[in-house]
Amino acid sequence: MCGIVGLHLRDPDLHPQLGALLSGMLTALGERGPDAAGVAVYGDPVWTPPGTSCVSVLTQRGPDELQAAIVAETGCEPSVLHVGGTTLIRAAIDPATLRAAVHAVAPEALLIGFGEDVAVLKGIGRPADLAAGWGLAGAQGRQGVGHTRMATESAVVPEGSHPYAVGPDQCMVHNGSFANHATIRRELRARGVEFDSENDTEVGARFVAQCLADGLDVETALKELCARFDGFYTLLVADRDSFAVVRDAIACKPAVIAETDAWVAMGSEYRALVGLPGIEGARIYEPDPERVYAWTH
Ligand SMILES: NC(=O)CC[C@H](N)C(=O)O
Repeated sequence: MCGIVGLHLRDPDLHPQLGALLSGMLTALGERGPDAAGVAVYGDPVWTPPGTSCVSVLTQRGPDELQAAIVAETGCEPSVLHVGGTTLIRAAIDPATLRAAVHAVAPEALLIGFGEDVAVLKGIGRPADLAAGWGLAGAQGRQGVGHTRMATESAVVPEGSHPYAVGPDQCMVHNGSFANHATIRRELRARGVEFDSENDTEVGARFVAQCLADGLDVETALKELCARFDGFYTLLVADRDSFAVVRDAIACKPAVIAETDAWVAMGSEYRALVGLPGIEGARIYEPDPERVYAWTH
């Protein structure tokens, strides 16, 4: 199983409702993924204030210790916020520099996302409990992606939770299992790519991040993924500007897309979408196999 949800808002009037809508979508698919859950929220003014970068981490360290260490490392004063079990470190420096500083001062911390615009929150446990702990229903923003996990390819540990957000402002969630992820992991390792987990989805996310870093657009990157990866997958991939869905050639993992003038939404099952405003007038369809569906702001 595993459940995927995503909501890309076209109508800015809906931005204040993003978290409430995403929370409803995520919890609707709670029993598809009772092991763990995670979200990537783009554009929340509290979690990712404009003019700052944000690094999302799982760490035992307290905010004062992190704050002091990052000031010493960068000379720049960060603001550190605990959101459920995730720590968000925000500072007015570029995302790569902030990410490197966090890694330098807390090398044991698990970095689960970074960018100018995205907060990534993840944990293990029941999705509804995790969403409540994050206060997800109060979040705002332009788009959000969520995942409820039933583990297939790696243990139920925090680093096995989705989304995998391994490139700037990027994230990937996955329902299915990649059959040849060990082979592609070896190829990426030979190119110097490092991994945080044994999870198959992380390999897909790092593959796409490499393609984007090489200059491909998200559509071409996902076509490359379809050409290289064997197995079963429905994937939802987002970055600052885009929101994209793709399924494998057999398309046995469920997926439903709904679109109105106000939003584009995707869920593993229709019941994740049923509470969205205007769903009764939406264009609703199942994505075709190996066709990349992408939307931009
Ligand atoms: N049930 C699933 O779709 C699992 C997704 C992925 N293979 C994981 O283990 O995290």
